Amino acid sequence: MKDEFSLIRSITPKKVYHKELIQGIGDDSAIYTPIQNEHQIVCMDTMVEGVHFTEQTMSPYQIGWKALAVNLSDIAAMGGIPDYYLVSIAFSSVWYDQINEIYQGLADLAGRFNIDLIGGDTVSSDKLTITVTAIGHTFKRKYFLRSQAWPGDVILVTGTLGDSAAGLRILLGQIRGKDDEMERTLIKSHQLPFPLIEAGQLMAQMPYHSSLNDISDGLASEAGEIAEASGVKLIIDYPSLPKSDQLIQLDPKLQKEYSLFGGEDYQLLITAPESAVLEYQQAFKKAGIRLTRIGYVEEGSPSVYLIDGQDKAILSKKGYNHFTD
Ligand SMILES: Nc1ncnc2c1ncn2[C@@H]1O[C@H](COP(=O)(O)OP(=O)(O)OP(=O)(O)O)[C@@H](O)[C@H]1O
Ligand SMILES: Cc1ncc(C[n+]2csc(CCOP(=O)(O)O)c2C)c(N)n1
Ligand SMILES: [Mg+2]
Ligand SMILES: [Mg+2]
Ligand SMILES: [Mg+2]
Repeated sequence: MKDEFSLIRSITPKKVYHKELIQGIGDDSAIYTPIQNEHQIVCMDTMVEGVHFTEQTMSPYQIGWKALAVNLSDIAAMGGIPDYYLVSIAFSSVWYDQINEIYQGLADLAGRFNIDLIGGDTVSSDKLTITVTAIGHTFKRKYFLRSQAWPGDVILVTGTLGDSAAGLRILLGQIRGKDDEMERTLIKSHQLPFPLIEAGQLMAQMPYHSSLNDISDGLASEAGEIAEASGVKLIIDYPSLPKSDQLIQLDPKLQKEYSLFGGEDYQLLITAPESAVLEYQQAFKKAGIRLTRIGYVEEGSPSVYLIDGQDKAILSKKGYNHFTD
């Protein structure tokens, strides 16, 4: 029988990672003892059926995984370590039997970082909507803000750009890859992004200022956020953007569209002083995380410029926007 309370029992984790957790799921609120001398980090992101996924683009397991991944990516973008998460889920009864798979996706990613599901909410609704709140911490003053980019800094980015957008277009039947293997790789980056907690942690262990943003709405948009928050001009060199072996097999126009404006890459956009670059590069290389230099920061009114060969032009803050897309 479909029932709210038995569903909550079925999704309650059997394992607890944090000894500081006094009560997780099962009371009016969760309660835990925060660790002293640390900053707490809290963020929340929502995924909605028809907007962030459809039955065609994501399985229930992947919906769960990605709903947590995008939040852990925001913790990574502060240089933080995730500890706990809460899940609010709204769905109609057609989804009832798939909710456990969604929670399996959540639990599998949570298990990679030893984070506890400590609460949430369950309601009925027409469209499946899943909201995750993630809670984490950083050590004293070891965090990174969008507002910490300074003239003379270098711009770096992790991983490769544009793969998720390409994967989405393949899933929607709008483009085709050269072969199945290529399609599978791009599709996987769309469905199962892996949050770069480790990258943020590596940076937090070093003594340099940096600004950080995770790329949810596209490189152009996230670079614009850093420019605005820091009051600086960002210059990005298009030919140096890191692209996967799969993406470069697509039409160059699509490569450009996806890598600059596509979004959902959940890579980290970093600015750092020149003196930090070598150490960052060495640490990231050791961790197997690709890190590419893509530009620099200049004094000037908040803006982003794109250099592409002989051309240099303002890069509009185009990207994913819920009320214009
Ligand atoms: N409805 C809201 N009420 C209060 N604060 C909000 C609301 N929506 C967003 N914010 C806040 O606005 C800021 C920017 O949010 P935004 O969602 O753009 O960032 P993000 O989560 O990094 O990006 P994305 O959602 O694309 O992954 C954050 O501080 C966020 O907490
Ligand atoms: C079916 C389908 N159509 C379009 C998209 C593209 N999309 C949706 S939200 C978003 C930005 C990140 O979301 P948010 O800003 O809410 O964190 C992007 C690029 C998709 N994922 N699925
Ligand atoms: Mg958000
Ligand atoms: Mg973010
Ligand atoms: Mg967004």
